[in-house]
Amino acid sequence: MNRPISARPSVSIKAVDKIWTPEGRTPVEALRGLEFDVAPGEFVVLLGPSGCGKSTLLYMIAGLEGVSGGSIVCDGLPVTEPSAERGLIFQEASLFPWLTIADNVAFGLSIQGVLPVRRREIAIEMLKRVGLGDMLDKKPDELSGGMRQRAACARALAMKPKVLMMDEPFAALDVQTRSRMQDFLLQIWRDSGASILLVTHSIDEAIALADRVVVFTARPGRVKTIVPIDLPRPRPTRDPRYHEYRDMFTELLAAEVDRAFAEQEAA
Ligand SMILES: Nc1ncnc2c1ncn2[C@@H]1O[C@H](COP(=O)(O)OP(=O)(O)OP(=O)(O)O)[C@@H](O)[C@H]1O
Repeated sequence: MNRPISARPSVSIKAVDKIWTPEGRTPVEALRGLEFDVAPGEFVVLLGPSGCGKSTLLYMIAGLEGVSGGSIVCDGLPVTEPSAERGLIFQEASLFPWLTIADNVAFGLSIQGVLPVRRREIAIEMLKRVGLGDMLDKKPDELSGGMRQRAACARALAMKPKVLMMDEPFAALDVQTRSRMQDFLLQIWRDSGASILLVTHSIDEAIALADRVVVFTARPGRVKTIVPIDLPRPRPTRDPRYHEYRDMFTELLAAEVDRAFAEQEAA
């Protein structure tokens, strides 16, 4: 069910351009005039052909990269630097291999100045929430890929982010684990009340998770269309409307992938 849209967006992307200018190489126009809002507590999925600037957008919302034009406003404030209120999770869980899972989760809290005893308490609470309560003192390489990704979620959630960004978080997982992780993510999304922006290449994942799907054009990425998913959760995969969404996204993406290939060939 879609949530009510409140007055102030959680994330507001206003006419955002991004040109990468790598030293000694031709500049790359990654995004052009990108514009959309994310409501508080909304689950937005970003779908688009490879290289259209989806990851670039997440880095900029996270404050790890600046915009070349336009602005990104989170909770009324322009993004100028990273903040604990905006968490970013990558495809491979970026945990410190030498720390236990509990210490990995507690690490970010130490930067926030939380006292050691409280850090441990929060880490235990978060790891229990993601079903890793009996793995506290394991090192990352003792965990499966899905468990590591859940630990990365616990670490991000411990910071109580208002916005959680996920860059193809389940792409490296097998189909069954991926489906479980999607259920798990919907559960922590509901519990945390955070807004989520998730990048995926999977149309089924987009339909399974999103309140709205933002479809990007081929590079330079612009908003091609925004599609609200008007189906109950869990999404009824046998419902004819599910298949209508599927066909629509397949067509939208195919058109952009064709365009990207045609431009590459012409270049
Ligand atoms: N650090 C960087 N320096 C220079 N160019 C970059 C950098 N990061 C990304 N780019 C370029 O910007 C464009 C957009 O890349 P980005 O990774 O954001 O796309 P994407 O939509 O996430 O792609 P994919 O779906 O394949 O992960 C690409 O042409 C890429 O080569």
